[in-house]
This record gives sequence, structure tokens and C-alpha cells, in this order.
Amino acid sequence: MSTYILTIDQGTTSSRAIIFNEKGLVISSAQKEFKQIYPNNGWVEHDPEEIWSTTLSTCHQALANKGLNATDISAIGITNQRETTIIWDKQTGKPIYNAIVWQDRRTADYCQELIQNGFEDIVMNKTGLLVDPYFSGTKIKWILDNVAGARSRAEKGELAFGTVDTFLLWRLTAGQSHMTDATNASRTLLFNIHDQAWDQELMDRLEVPAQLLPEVKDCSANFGKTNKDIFGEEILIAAMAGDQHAALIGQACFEKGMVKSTYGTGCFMMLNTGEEALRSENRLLTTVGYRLNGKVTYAIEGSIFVAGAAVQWLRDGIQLIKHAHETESLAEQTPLNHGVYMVPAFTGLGAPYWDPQARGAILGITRDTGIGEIVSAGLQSVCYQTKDLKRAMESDGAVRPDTLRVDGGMVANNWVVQFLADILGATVDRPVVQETTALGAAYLAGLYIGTFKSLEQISQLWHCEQSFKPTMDKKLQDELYDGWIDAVSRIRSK
Ligand SMILES: Nc1ncnc2c1ncn2[C@@H]1O[C@H](COP(=O)(O)OP(=O)(O)O)[C@@H](O)[C@H]1O
Ligand SMILES: O=P(O)(O)OC[C@H](O)CO
Repeated sequence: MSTYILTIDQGTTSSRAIIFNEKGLVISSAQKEFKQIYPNNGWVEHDPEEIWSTTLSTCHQALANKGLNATDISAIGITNQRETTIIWDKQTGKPIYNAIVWQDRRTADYCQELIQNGFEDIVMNKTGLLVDPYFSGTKIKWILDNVAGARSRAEKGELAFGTVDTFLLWRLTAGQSHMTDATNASRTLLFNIHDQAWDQELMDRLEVPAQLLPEVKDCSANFGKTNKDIFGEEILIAAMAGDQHAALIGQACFEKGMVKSTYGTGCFMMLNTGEEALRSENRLLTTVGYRLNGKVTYAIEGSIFVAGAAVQWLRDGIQLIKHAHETESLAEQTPLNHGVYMVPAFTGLGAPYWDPQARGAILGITRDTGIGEIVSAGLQSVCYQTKDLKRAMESDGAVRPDTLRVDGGMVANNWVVQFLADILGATVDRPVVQETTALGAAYLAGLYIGTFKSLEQISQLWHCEQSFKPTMDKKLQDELYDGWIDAVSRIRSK
């Protein structure tokens, strides 16, 4: 009898396949990095064929690692980097342009125009988002306007749009399912989060034909079956969710006020606001936390574009380190108040600043600044940005996030997690299963097929691996953070 759930976690820098058992424990996994394409200043693309091939090969690898085959898998859950935009030909399944990645800023000027024309209020009211190149809507328009023939083909219904979940689903089902889930839809700028439907006014304004858009389903639902040729047998696809929403599930943040923060390429802090679509006064996003049985649980989210990507830049860009984990010992050997600040606005600043034109800087360098200080400043920047978000959430007033559940590749670094607890002045809990995003997708698939019975049962499966308590005195905390605020103010474009 099939007992395992296979999850696909298609992230910004790598594709992962993880097989979980009915207790939510990892049985097998495989991961493959893929190429980042930077065609212009502030542009970021992926080759959709590489997204597909790495997804497929990691799934096969994860099965092969434990000698499993399709009959051992009861369902598949898909979770994905969000907002990244792909448009493909429905006949051939071939993309008409590279995937435009969430970090891409090419539509910044167009967004500015939309803001000047008073579009942002409409967007905020309907979608909970802001007008920023981050989201899919303006990326879709860019492809339709810049790829020869695309707009007329889209109007004739020959093309399909999808975020990465939808594209993978299309390929897995050999074109049988053109669907997404409410969390991914909520990041497109086209989806009304109150009505839970694509919004005609938004589509008209962004010139996106309705024929392009997928059907929107709950996170746990019947998304179709994989084509038999892919794994030898059909497998039910029973869940889809954007990666940050899946992490909220994987971290069992089911109660109003619970908050998680995920440190992968970027950092995304999400706070469960229950049935209320709380509107932030501090430029945080209102989003669909998850949708189950037609019922929406909302969240507010702070999105930081560069977290682990700063470490990658230290490794691959300026080559100060060879491996990401070296940052831990380098930071340990460096005093905290070294006076150097890195503002990693490589692709602008996200929440709460939303400044797509800002670019990064390293400030406060002196003759004795060395690799340790620069590396430490890179790690600290991620924690300072989290404090920006926490303060924004507190000032929005609904809840006081005193405990933060963290996950993602960066939290393997103990120094980062302790500095985070110190600078926030809050407890930071790291769970036993740190593949929280994939775990969330497995829980969602398991809820659909009955492996998991309820959110309460899932809550009981969450266990803390280590709890980091704040130990820094308030004076140092304030001094360090004031320096950050000053550094950010110097690189803002407006
Ligand atoms: N020990 C470490 N210290 C600091 N950063 C790390 C460490 N290990 C991994 N990272 C960073 O974590 C990121 C990978 O996290 P992951 O959750 O896999 O990201 P994504 O899902 O966005 O691809 C990379 O950017 C990497 O630089
Ligand atoms: O790939 P990650 O984990 O950095 O997540 C990307 C986010 O979903 C972008 O919104």
C-alpha cells in the first residue's frame, strides 16, 4: 500500500524533491541547483526547461535513493517560488519566454506610472498587495508586450500563464490541468482576495486577457494525476501552495498571532491573522495564508528580497568565502559592533521600504575592515531587516510577535539565529524538521487524502529543535539597529 507523500519544492536557486512518511518525517530527498540568468541590471530570469528538468530528475532521484517507485507514493504536493511568471504555448507546452523571476525589476518604471495614475489604492483594496515589479501582473504584461505575436495569441486562447506551480502541474499532467491554488493566485496582482476570484478591473488595467489565467483551487484539492509516462503509474497531485504559505503550514502556525520567518534566497515573515484580512498601515502585504475547504485564513507578510542571496554573493560574487557555512565561524570571530553595514538591496528594497530603484552598499569601512566584518555585516543585514518587519507588524497593532518560528537554508547557521533573537529581543524557535516548506506541502496533500486528519493533529507533530533566547543588552541592541536605519536611509532612491 502506498504510504508516502512526495513533495516538489521548486525554489529560487534549486529544485528539491522530498519524500515524507505519515509522521511528517523525511524518508528521502534530492536537490539540484540551476542557473540564474541576469540579462540586464535588475533583471533575473530562469530557464523554464531547467526548472522542469531539475524537478523531474530530483523526483526520480528521491525515489531511487530508497528503491521506491510510483506505487509507494499516495500523493504529490507542489510548493514553489512565488510570483515568478511563465507563459507557454498550450499546444506544445513550450514557454514563449524565460521565466521572469520574482526578484526581477524590469517593470519598475511601469509600476511607477501605475502608482502616479492612482492605481495603488485599487490594488491594495482588492489584492492586499502594493504596486511593485515583485508581483506577476506587470511581468505578464511585459511578456505580452515584448514577445512578437504574444498578445494576439493570448487573446485567441493559444497561450497559458502560470506561476511555477501551474507550469509544473501542466507538465506533470501533460497539459490536462491548468490550475493554481489561492495562495499563488494571491500574489499575481490579478486576484481579489476578498471575493477569491480573478478580478476583471485588474485584468483590464494590466491588459491581461482572462483566457491566460488558470483555475484557482483550495490548497488541498484534486489537481489531477501525473501522466503515466512520468513515473510509470499515475499519481494524484493533491496539494499546491506558494512556498511561504507552505512554510506557515509546515511550522503549524494555525492560530491567529503565530508567526514564521523563512530564510532562503529572500526572507519572508508571515503572521496568521485568522479570518480577518488585516490591512497593514506599514506597507506589509495582506495575503491568503491558506485556503482549505473553501475557507480562507489570511496572513500579513513582510517580504525581504535578499537574505541567503547575500551569502551567495559573498561566496560567488566577491568570493570572500568558499562555502556558506564558513560565515558562521567568521562571524563568531568578529565583534558585533564592528561598525560595518551591508544593505543588500541588489534588486531594490522590499518591505517595508518598497524601493525598487535602491541599490546595495557596504558602509562604514575603515583601514582595518576585513573579511570577518563584511561577512558579519552580510549576516546581520538579514536580522536587521527582520527587525524592520517585526516593528512594522507590531505597529500594525493586531498582535505582538514575541516568538518567531524560523526555517530555510540560512537557519542552519547558529550565529545568525542567536543574533536574530538578540536584535529582535524575542525568542526564536528552530524546529526539528527544517524542510518546513516541503513539509507544509506534504501536510496539505496528506489532508486531502486523509493521511493527516486535522490541523490540530499537524500541530502536535511540530517539535522545537532549539530555542534561542535574547541575551543582548538593550543599549547595544538599539545602537546596532540605529546604525542600520542610518545605513538604509543613505541608499534610498527617494
Ligand atoms: N550555514 C549557512 N549560513 C548562512 N547562509 C546559509 C548557510 N547555509 C545555506 N545558506 C544560504 O541559504 C540559502 C539556501 O536556502 P534555501 O532555503 O535552500 O533557499 P531557496 O529555497 O531560496 O533556494 C542560500 O542562499 C545559502 O547561501
Ligand atoms: O525561493 P525562496 O525560498 O527564496 O522563496 C521565494 C518567494 O516565494 C518569493 O516570493
